[in-house]
Amino acid sequence: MNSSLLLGVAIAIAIGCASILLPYFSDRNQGLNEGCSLLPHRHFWLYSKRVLTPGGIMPAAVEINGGHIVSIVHQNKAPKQTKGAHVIDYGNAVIMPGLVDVHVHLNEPGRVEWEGFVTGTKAAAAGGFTTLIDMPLNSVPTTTSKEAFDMKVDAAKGRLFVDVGFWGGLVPENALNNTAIDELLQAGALGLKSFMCPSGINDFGQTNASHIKEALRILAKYQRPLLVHAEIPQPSEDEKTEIDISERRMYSTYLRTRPPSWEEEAIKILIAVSKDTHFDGSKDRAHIHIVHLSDSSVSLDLIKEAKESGARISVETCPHYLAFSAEEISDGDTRFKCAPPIRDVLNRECLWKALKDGHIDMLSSDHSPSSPELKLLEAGDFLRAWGGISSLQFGLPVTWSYGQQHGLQLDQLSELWSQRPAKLAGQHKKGTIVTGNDADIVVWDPENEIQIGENYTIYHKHPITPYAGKHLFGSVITTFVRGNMVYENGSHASTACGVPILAV
Ligand SMILES: NC(=O)N[C@H]1NC(=O)NC1=O
Ligand SMILES: [Zn+2]
Ligand SMILES: [Zn+2]
Repeated sequence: MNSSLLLGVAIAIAIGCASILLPYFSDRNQGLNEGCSLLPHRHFWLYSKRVLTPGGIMPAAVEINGGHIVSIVHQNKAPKQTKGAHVIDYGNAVIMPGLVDVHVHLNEPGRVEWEGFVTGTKAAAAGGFTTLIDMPLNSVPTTTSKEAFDMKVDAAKGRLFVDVGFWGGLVPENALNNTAIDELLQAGALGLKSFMCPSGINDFGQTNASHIKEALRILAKYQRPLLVHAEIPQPSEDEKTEIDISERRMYSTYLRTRPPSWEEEAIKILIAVSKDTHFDGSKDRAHIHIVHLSDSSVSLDLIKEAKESGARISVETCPHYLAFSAEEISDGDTRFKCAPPIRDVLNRECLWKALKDGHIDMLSSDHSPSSPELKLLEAGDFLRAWGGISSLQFGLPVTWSYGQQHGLQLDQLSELWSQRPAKLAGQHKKGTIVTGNDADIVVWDPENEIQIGENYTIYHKHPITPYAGKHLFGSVITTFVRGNMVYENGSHASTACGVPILAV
């Protein structure tokens, strides 16, 4: 045989071998960026006895291909491993839609010493969150213009372990400038966020009813929501007197300075302005979303009444208002300082009731950490410490553990953490396990006991949190974002392949 014939035969054999072996490797890595996933497959099945679908919890196999859910098969046994499709049998663990947190402060660019895209999204992945929506403050600059928005999106690229969308900021400087608001929304902001009280950040001023009303008309045009920190300071005796440090250390002092009337007043105004917010004769009104409701008394009654009379209003509350009560907060323990404040135990129980009865639409973390020094832990000064609770990673075990004591079912929990928040953020391919959706999934063990910071690593930038040492139920085993296994049992994927989510 001459050498060219030999070469021909060798090539033919090589092609033959490749075509035999190709089906075996065809689900490996194709279309996946190296490092994005701890699992080297693009086509695979997840099986468990407890898969949470819109039809209920059932034994099922979820088929994932190219980042999407391509089929859900109700069956009592795991599918057989084949050459073409890898199978992971999770036994009795729960397979649920990944959680969507519409209220996080990742603080990048500008305040990465408080948190950041890498640390925040790694914590999210470890906590079963597959999508976060970042607040327009406390980054520098605040996200109140198209330029600042573009800077934030640029800063996020290549640094996200889960998908992240962004709210734009509504402040007095842009509220009456329709062009500026249009530009911010066209740049991809999923909606806007505003404060009706001082925000604690100098370049993020508070808005009044006129600012909000004007912005709502533009938001109605885009059909995107306005999220509002609903507290308006009310006159009080405290303003007139100097409060000394021994009193500033008392939690009761802080609670007195921020009574429920602050929430009530803001909510009354929001309900009033929500009435006439159609854009140029269109039939759709603007949507107002009240963030982090704490007061479960008059404020909640106002929201219920407004909803009953057809107002387009939704409301969230946060794990810290459901897990803690004022009675248990020690003087000086500023880890618990947040705004609005954590109120008494009766208030907490009414929040649980409202949540179960469907009057509160969703949960969010309001993860708002700062650098440790700003919490003034040594002085324990409640009036001067940074207000914000660090909690992103713990949302699932906290709300599940306390939720169980209040009769909350798994499907309700998932609606509150995934389905409804995804809808608020306009993410129709996320939040439920249905064919065609993004394969954003958390696999977790609701019965496993954990202790925050002990047998449970905290991935936030700083470990300071009022949950430190808490015994809870529920540990995340695996988190998938668009089919990428981004977290498994204490390990993260090596490359950050989450993407910025922009409104289109
Ligand atoms: N600026 C900021 O993050 N503030 C948040 N912290 C808090 O406790 N409530 C808030 O609105
Ligand atoms: Zn707020
Ligand atoms: Zn917040």
